[in-house]
Amino acid sequence: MTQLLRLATAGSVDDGKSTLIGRLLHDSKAVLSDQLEAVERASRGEDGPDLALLTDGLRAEREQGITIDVAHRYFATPRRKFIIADTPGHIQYTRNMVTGASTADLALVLIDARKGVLEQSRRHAFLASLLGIPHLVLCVNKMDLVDHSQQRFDEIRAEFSSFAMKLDAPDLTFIPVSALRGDNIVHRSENMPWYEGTSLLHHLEEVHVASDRNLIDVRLPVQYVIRDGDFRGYAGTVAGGVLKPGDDVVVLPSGFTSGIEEIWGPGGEPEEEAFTPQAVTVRLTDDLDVARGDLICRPQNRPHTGQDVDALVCWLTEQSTLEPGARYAVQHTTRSTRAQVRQLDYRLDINTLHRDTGAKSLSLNEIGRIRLRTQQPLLFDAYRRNRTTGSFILVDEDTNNTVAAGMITGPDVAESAVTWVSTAVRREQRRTRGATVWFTGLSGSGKSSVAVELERRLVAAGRPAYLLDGDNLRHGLNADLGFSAADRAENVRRVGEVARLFADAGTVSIASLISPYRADRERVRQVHREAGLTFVEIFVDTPLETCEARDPKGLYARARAGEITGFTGVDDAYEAPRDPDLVLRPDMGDPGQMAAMIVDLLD
Ligand SMILES: Nc1ncnc2c1ncn2[C@@H]1O[C@H](COP(=O)(O)OS(=O)(=O)O)[C@@H](OP(=O)(O)O)[C@H]1O
Ligand SMILES: Nc1ncnc2c1ncn2[C@@H]1O[C@H](COP(=O)(O)OP(=O)(O)O)[C@@H](O)[C@H]1O
Repeated sequence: MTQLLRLATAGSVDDGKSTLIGRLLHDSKAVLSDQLEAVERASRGEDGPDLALLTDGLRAEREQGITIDVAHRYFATPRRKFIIADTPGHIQYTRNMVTGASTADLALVLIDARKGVLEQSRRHAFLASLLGIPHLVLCVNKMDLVDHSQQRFDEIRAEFSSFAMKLDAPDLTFIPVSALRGDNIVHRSENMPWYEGTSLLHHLEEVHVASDRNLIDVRLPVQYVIRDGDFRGYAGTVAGGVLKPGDDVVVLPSGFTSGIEEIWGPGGEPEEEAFTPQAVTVRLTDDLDVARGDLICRPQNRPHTGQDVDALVCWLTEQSTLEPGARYAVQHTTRSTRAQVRQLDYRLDINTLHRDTGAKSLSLNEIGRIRLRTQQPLLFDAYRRNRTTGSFILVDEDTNNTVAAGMITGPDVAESAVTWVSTAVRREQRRTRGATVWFTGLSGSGKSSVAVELERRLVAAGRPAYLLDGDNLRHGLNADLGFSAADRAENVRRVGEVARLFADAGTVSIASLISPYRADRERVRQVHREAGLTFVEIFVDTPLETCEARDPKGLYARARAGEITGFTGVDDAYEAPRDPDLVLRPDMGDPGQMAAMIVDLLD
């Protein structure tokens, strides 16, 4: 099945955005269609529901009286279909990006290689992160005008990366390009042999977006109730999770439980399962009173229900400003109600990320955090968790114009008595899965060499990884420890705890310690098991003779000479693992090959 990638582009005319898009379309010989209907026809049965969702979304916006200055273009390569939301770089960028890019999988930001990182580049990246767009590609354009200089590219990358650290930065990729000349757009450029990455198109075709979808929390906001004789079906677009016939469900807000009897796809065909963002109709096993605006979910996994929400809003109109006390109609999923802005907590300066807590109002393009009280309870998730059930729009009831787009940060804690614990980030909400890879073996066995290679490879593949090297940690965290049995046990315990935290945070922690005692290592494994985290023990089984012959630090010689006592393998024990996940022996290859085996193991 060809997957659809929605991408949003941002940049000003001068950055060469139109040239870039033109080049992408032209060089890829992509099938281009300006008419949505044509694409819909072409993709029926594949990504039909996706496109239906998109058109629905646009229609809703139009009905709300928003004129979106966003051009949508559709193209396809044999590997993927693409929808580009081209948001212009002029003054209404914020509004356009918020309305045009909120469903994007990937945002493309252009930087002119001569000008470097401008305020605008930062603004766009910030908006992309605010909108929860999971992938960000920085195209450093006009490389031909800076002599294809690697140094210039590296400078820009370093500057941007340090800014991006302040963001909830999505997956960042930098590509040096010349849109005008076609360098690195569709084909790898021969003018920049130093660049080891892929071309822009190749990246767009390959970037992994399926796992960005929330397949955990089942959310089906009911859009229509279909009645036909005895038949009663509930139609809507799946906003999260996977639904299957036979699943227990609960309908909110009534709280009645039932089961899924049948699921139909958009063309009336029965479905074995449905997931976001498919448009489906479901029939329940019981005859319940379900209405538009209700939500179907699993009994054990419900959204927040409440009238008080905290949200970041972007103000979208010149006609008025947002002020505390004002009342609006709020549209949230398939539900409409009224709401009052109770408080403006701060206005966010999107250039500096400074929060102005003294702000009294928000005007066009401004973003701020508000507290909202709704007349009817909303059934919502935080936007970070679910971009559908976590967003809403505010409509001015006099003009019927959309005045704000909102992203829910969570329930208003002060008002709703819901504690933070319940909204705290759970592991499955993080973009990456962590794990711990634990190397054990004699000094000089090759632990660090393989660990360094492993870290390099994982990071290059876009997987967060961090090397916890015994030697290095003994300079800081464990500077107070020596090599007695008790100190080694404490050394291993501390590093084990740190590794667990990194793994919990979504990083692959790579621990490289002699860790000579079995019981100490087992405790670390246990700590991971209790936390539900993957723990992989790698035994670097290099014979003592080989380690001693290598003796990179001259420590074996000193131990033999009696200058060091209690040296592992000489006069202190090394207890080999009984059941390691992988054993590495010197004849199995160089550190790079060994690291590759571990990558396979992790996959
Ligand atoms: N007595 C004694 N025994 C073993 N190793 C010694 C000793 N004294 C110093 N060193 C150096 O310390 C490094 C081992 O540190 P670790 O933190 O990995 O050791 S342990 O797991 O706590 O035993 C080890 O580094 P590697 O060669 O990288 O393993 C040695 O360089
Ligand atoms: N797979 C391997 N094949 C051959 N030599 C290796 C291999 N792995 C490591 N070495 C060499 O062994 C020495 C010690 O490796 P190092 O990674 O520092 O070990 P440790 O971390 O276990 O103390 C280094 O000089 C390194 O070049």
